[in-house]
Amino acid sequence: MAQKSIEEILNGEVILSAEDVVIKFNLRGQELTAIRGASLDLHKGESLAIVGESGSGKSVFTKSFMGLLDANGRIESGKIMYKNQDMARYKTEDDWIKIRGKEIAMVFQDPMTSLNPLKTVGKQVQESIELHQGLKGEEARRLTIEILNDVGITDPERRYRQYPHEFSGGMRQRVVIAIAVACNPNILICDEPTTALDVTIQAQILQLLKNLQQKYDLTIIYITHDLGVVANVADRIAVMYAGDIVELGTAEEVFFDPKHPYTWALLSSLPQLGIKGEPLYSIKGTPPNLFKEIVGDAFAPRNPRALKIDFEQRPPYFEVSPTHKARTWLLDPRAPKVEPPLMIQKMREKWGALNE
Ligand SMILES: Nc1ncnc2c1ncn2[C@@H]1O[C@H](COP(=O)(O)OP(=O)(O)OP(=O)(O)O)[C@@H](O)[C@H]1O
Repeated sequence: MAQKSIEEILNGEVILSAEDVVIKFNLRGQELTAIRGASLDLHKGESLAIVGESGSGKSVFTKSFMGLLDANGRIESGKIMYKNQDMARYKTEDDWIKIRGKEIAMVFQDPMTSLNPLKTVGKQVQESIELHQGLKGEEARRLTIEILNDVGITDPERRYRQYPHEFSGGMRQRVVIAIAVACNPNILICDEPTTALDVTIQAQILQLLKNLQQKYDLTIIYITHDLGVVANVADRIAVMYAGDIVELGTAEEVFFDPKHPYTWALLSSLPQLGIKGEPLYSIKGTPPNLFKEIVGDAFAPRNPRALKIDFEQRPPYFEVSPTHKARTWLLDPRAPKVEPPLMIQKMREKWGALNE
């Protein structure tokens, strides 16, 4: 299958659509709003990265696509449309059983928490095939070996009979990916899939996911706090801050023409782009208290370029291009012209030099 261009993907089918999703948690009698009206259209066949600092809501938002919110959490309002059904209205485990794994699967950061230490690796992949693809016995075993091979596990016949502790960290993550793929899902959510791995292995796992996406016709969501990790694999990037998507665009747009001051800050703190000998840029201040109502642009108190209105009214989305939008008053035609930091202006040169 020939690889589709980003234009073709964005003109194609929307496979999942989240609209104005609000998610709250009850914590010791108090209410915390983790997701504050986030919207996202996921296009079939794309790789979308959701980036943002710890606590910005990346995991909570995507877990709500699978009914995996903790028991003290709930979707307060909004829609999550998948195959003409609003999953935000699902109430019972029976509803979610039809979705989880089969339609939407997830790969977590630490493979050991997803694997059963007492069962052979082959058995765990095979169970997934038997449950979701209805195959049995020798047929299921054959497909297991094929999938183990597809995820880059050499000598799969022998490895089939081994236990998770006999695998390295990177190989275990391949097994977890094999289990997810064995369910034959449409959407694969990868939550920091490479954070626990060293840099070379990280790159291999990302390349593997890219290859599997083609072969298994997957739509992939990558969740990461590190923009640098997904630069080469994501078609689009959604930047999350304090429970909302503040900027969304193609990877090229977000890297080379970012508009939200939070995106500028995230990009400026990329270690790859630091200047030798100078301390790495770090975003000053702390994210807002989610127990309190947020007025205006949630990033304003940490934004040295904030305008008065940023403290008063939540910005709407301003369209930068048909594929690029950002929630910042800086894009309002009445706003004074504010240039991004010099580092951001020089991003293209710097990134080019790095990838030469
Ligand atoms: N069960 C829960 N009870 C209360 N608050 C929660 C619960 N789960 C998540 N939260 C809060 O929701 C917010 C968003 O958390 P989330 O895990 O989605 O962030 P994240 O961007 O994925 O961060 P990380 O990269 O650290 O996982 C955080 O403030 C978090 O403390």
